[in-house]
Amino acid sequence: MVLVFEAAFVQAPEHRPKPVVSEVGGIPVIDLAPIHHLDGSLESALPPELEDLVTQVELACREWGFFQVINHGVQPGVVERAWAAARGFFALPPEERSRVRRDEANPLGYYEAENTKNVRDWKEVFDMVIYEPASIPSLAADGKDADEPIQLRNQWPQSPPGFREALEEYAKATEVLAFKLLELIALTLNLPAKRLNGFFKNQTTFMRLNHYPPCPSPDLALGVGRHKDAGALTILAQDDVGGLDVKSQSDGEWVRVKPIPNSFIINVGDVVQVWSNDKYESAEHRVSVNTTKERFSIPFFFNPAHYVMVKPLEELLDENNIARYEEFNWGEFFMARSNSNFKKLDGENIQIYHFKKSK
Ligand SMILES: O=C(O)CCC(=O)C(=O)O
Ligand SMILES: [Fe+2]
Repeated sequence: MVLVFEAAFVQAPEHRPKPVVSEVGGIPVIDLAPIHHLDGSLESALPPELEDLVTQVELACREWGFFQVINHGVQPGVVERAWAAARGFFALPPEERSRVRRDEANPLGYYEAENTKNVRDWKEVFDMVIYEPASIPSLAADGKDADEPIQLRNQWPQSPPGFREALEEYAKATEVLAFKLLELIALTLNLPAKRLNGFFKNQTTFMRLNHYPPCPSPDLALGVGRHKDAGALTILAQDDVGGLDVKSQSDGEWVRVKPIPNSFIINVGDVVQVWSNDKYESAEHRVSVNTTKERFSIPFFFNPAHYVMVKPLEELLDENNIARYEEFNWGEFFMARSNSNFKKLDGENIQIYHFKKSK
């Protein structure tokens, strides 16, 4: 057993999960079929079914920051092969997984000791970038000054067979969906469909395999502690066990996201929150675990290039909607977040509200 329960996993009393979390009236389910009538390009005059889709996405982003999608165009076989790769990898003997373990120099590969907000998560992960090498700023020892970017490469295990191929195939198919969702989001902001695409040239997108083993104390620990995703969009596949809880923006209650076969869960991250100048909020979420069933999930974190300066989009601003954030560099923000997950820090880790302008 790789994870052994100890004090480091125990959440503060106010953050521990309650035994039952509501699934009713949960996040919206959106049928993406209209997108595929359009040869991949979403341009000015929208057919009515697409108008309707844009309205649904806008509402979901405003009310939840989260939604599920069906008819998303990623073939079931591609997703199946990714699940098989994930199951096969986490079934390897611990010594084999450790051969591709992440360290200070390379944040990619296997890791079983991640913290979220300085409390350990009950999970193991495997991280990979979808474009290699990924160029990311390096942090100086004090965690502040970025100098020349470093070039990150994936660490591939020797087994299970076909692991790399399955994940690369999944990444490719999911990236197509990511761009479609990005174009939809642009349309919901009354912008040209491709307005945001340029930020994703030299993207720092990465994909993660999450494995949550059964946990002896699911009342005290979490698979992932409460957090917001830092990037633009997340596309998440979850298996049929369930455990993802989203904080409702209307009443602050935690709501469990019901597993739906052949669907993905989409959420807007901090970058979209800033671009939209708070029209959309990056919702807090967490993962609850249980005593009997292991759970797997695969998030795809769609992230801009490291050099992108993130700030509210000019076209959305006027005297009634003034910029609420100072601009910040995506790569530095991302690395600061990622480092705080790798190692327990003394202080609070960086969040977008640190860039909020004072009123
Ligand atoms: O496993 C899940 O359902 C969500 C994981 C998550 O929120 C994350 O890895 O950022
Ligand atoms: Fe997340």
